[in-house]
Amino acid sequence: MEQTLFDKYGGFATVSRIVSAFYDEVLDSPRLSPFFDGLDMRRLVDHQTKFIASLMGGPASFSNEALVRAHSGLGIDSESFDEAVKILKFTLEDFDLEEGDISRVIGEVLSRRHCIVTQA
Ligand code: HEM
Repeated sequence: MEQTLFDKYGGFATVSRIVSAFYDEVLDSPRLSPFFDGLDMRRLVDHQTKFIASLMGGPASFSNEALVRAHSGLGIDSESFDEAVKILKFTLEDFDLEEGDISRVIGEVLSRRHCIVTQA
């Protein structure tokens, strides 16, 4: 059986480090950080870790419905989404994922744009 990206890059230990680094950058972004004011970031990192792990073929599941539920009412526009995706891509590069593997993960995220963006 083909090895999943999740196993290839070290499982939850790596994914949770990736997600922490991702949020550090998100909170440094003037465009994105206001959305996260007053949120319990530990819970968010936990959920986001499950989400990224599931995209990488790991033993976690995260439905599109849950993504829609989390983002509905936030009024996220395309620029904010694109900025978050860019930050995620840089973060994956920092963690030395191979280029083809980064493209796969980013492709999975891009295919869920409609779950997250609710404003033109
Ligand atoms: C790269 C695209 C994105 C992905 C993959 C993503 C993924 C997620 C996930 C998995 C959660 C946790 C859901 C849950 O708690 O059940 C979440 C929550 C959240 N996301 Fe995103 N997100 C993205 C883009 C954005 C953007 C662009 C913003 C704002 C500018 C944003 C704002 C939030 C907020 C505020 C929450 C917390 C909602 C709450 O707990 O009330 N997300 N996101």
